[in-house]
Amino acid sequence: MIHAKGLARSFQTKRGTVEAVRGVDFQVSAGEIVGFLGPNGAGKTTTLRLLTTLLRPTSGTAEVAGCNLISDPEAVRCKIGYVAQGGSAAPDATVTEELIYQARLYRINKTEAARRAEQLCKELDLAGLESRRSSTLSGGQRRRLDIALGLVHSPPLVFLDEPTVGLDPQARANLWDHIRRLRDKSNTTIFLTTHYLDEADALCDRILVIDHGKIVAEGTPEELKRQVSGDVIHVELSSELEKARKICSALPGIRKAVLSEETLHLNVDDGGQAMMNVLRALDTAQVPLTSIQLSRPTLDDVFLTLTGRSLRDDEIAKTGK
Ligand SMILES: Nc1ncnc2c1ncn2[C@@H]1O[C@H](COP(=O)(O)OP(=O)(O)OP(=O)(O)O)[C@@H](O)[C@H]1O
Repeated sequence: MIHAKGLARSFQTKRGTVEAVRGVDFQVSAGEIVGFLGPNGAGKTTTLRLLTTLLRPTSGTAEVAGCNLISDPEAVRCKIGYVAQGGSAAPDATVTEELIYQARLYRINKTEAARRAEQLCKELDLAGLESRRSSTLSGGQRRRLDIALGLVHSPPLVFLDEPTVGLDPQARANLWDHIRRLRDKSNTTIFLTTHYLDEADALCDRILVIDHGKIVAEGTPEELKRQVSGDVIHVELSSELEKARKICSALPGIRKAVLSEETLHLNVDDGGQAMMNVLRALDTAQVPLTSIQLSRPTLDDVFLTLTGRSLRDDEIAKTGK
């Protein structure tokens, strides 16, 4: 459904050239839900804008839903749905009006547009809200309407840019159900960006990780977690963070020590043994610790190992939670 070949995009700025996307190659098969993850500024939105024809690549190309991005961008546009962050609200229009208007933009006739609006309201749990102004919808309802708007022309491929950002946990889980159903029912391919690792873990068949404009890893959530072999120790500290990092890095059996906020993440061979060594060493050096926890690697640990940054930090910076 997507074949990206050497896709690159740079921007000229006053401070020089910014290489936002540096030649990415990847494939997405029909019916897959693929998550596109990366720290802030990694190149996610730029890649999404390239694939949806909103930006022209500096070099490289892609086949998107069977159409060539460079030679036939119009055809690509007809075949895809794009749900941007924040949506495309016309606050005074009702839910049905917005859907019909969007369908008419795709030259769908009036009768069919009304039928499609009704069907999408049913499918996305918007039934009963058809005559509500979209400005009065809750966050979750608004995001479901945004997704419905991206689906009016029944595209085989849909791009979702951070679909659940700002939603409460219940509304997020509800939206995941809708996204899964969409794939299961009509085999729609879904390519989404997200800052939530639990979302990528629970929803995506496959994950692409981008950093500094390059794909640095890809695989199923389980495959990625297996890349961080061994155990992970999280040491929470209130002070002397760098001192603790240096001490732990020098201990036997510790493969990597990365600081993120007030937590020291340690990749270790043998969790039990390493835990004893860490406790002893920090105690001897009189570094106070708040808590220590041994666990199997999570996607956030994969992220830290690959990029040296926690996606959680970005999430906090973005949502303030
Ligand atoms: N129009 C532009 N002009 C100049 N630089 C740009 C432009 N658009 C993006 N960039 C730069 O390209 C890089 C990648 O940006 P992009 O928005 O694709 O990242 P992102 O992974 O989507 O980040 P975020 O998670 O913060 O949205 C960044 O360094 C950004 O500043």
